[in-house]
Amino acid sequence: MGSQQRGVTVWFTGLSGSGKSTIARALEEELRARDCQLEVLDGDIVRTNLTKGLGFSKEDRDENIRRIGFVSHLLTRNGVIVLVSAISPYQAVREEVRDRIEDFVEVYVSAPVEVCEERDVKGLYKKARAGEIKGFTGIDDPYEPPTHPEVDCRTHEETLTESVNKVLAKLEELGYIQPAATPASV
Ligand SMILES: Nc1ncnc2c1ncn2[C@@H]1O[C@H](COP(=O)(O)OS(=O)(=O)O)[C@@H](OP(=O)(O)O)[C@H]1O
Ligand SMILES: Nc1ncnc2c1ncn2[C@@H]1O[C@H](COP(=O)(O)OP(=O)(O)O)[C@@H](O)[C@H]1O
Repeated sequence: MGSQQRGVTVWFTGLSGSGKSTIARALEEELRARDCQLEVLDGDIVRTNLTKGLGFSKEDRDENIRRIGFVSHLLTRNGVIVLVSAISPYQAVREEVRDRIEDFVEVYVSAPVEVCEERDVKGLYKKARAGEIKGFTGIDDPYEPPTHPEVDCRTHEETLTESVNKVLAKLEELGYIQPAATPASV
């Protein structure tokens, strides 16, 4: 695709353990196979670099999201596909970022908290329940679901391949990528 590619920010929002990073990683692989130019901004990596020092208060989370949004905006307008994974629990700042980025696709990764807690990928829900982590999203901190996401990945009832294909289909429908000869089978 090279210089012809249109940039877009694909913003994954959802609870910890909902599947944001897993879907983004699989999507990255699929898009690289299609020679797309892309960058991945994953919550954990961003928080050890771009937003190091920020915590999990509402103010700090909003600041985290604004900075990620700023970088995404710069990349997107230069033709890059940006895959962002961040809990981004607050609707208002998500809308702020969406308004700033012309090409923006919001993916709600919508597994219920019970399922995320059951998965407990990083053992953090256990710590939150034990009171070792305070203000954990979904346990004792809010998550405001998106009202109009472009894609809803219901990872508690669909496979990773189905989730990835939903996002790919939306990107194709909106003209950001060309349809592949064969659908992804990650
Ligand atoms: N209090 C609290 N609440 C939620 N999450 C917490 C918390 N403390 C640490 N963690 C870990 O930080 C990851 C979430 O960081 P994000 O940058 O995505 O969060 S936010 O968008 O700024 O709300 C999140 O990673 P993911 O599991 O990948 O979502 C957690 O591992
Ligand atoms: N359809 C699906 N999409 C993504 N992840 C899924 C799906 N079904 C089950 N999972 C599992 O859910 C977990 C999600 O973890 P992770 O991607 O780290 O979440 P997050 O980045 O949102 O914190 C992984 O263990 C993954 O294998």
